[in-house]
Amino acid sequence: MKNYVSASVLSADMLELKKEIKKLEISGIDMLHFDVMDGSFVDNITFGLPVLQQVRKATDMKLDVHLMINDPLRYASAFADYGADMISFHIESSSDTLATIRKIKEKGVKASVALKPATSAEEVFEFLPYLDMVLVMTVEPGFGGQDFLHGTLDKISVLRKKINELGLDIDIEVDGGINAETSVLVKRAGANVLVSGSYLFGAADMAAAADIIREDLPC
Ligand SMILES: O=C(CO)[C@H](O)[C@H](O)COP(=O)(O)O
Repeated sequence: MKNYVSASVLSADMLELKKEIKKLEISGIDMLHFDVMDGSFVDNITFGLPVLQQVRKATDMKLDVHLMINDPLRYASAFADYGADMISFHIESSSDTLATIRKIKEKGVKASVALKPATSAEEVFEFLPYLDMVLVMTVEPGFGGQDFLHGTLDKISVLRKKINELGLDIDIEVDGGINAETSVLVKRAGANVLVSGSYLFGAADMAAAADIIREDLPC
């Protein structure tokens, strides 16, 4: 499968967001990862619909929205209308999972279910035929700059094996603590969409850093 890099704007300079987005574009970043946190599902509050609307106006990049909110079913249509190309929501949220997937897909947007580190791969199996992507959190959701949780690697392998067994074409996205070292581990386990915040935005050469985490593993 082709690998993609999705840059988490949680690590961007928000007062210079337009410039930061241009930097992502010229660095060849594949997608912009937009982390929405409601201060209830996770212990942090970030940004929401009005910011997404402005970001949509500023770029043609794919917008990869990650909803860390209690009731994604209530807001999924709005995030689609405001410009999301794909929406991930948490299976641990209070919304009905299948109804939320349907709500996203009826808007013509790619649907993805996200799993916290403690949630097993098996929880998402019944939904795989309806999904475009599964997001495996490789840190506890809520904050950028955390250390990668190695215990999540088995979950990625189990998921990729199941997706292959079912003959489905589903991306596995990973989010949290992705850098030059951990990107190798997650790709080996079966992930192909790599979210990175602090590593990419902290790099002296963002394009080179993105190439490192995107590159195919040697056969
Ligand atoms: O969703 C997130 C936290 O909930 C962030 O996207 C994620 O942590 C990426 O940041 P970093 O690469 O700095 O770990």
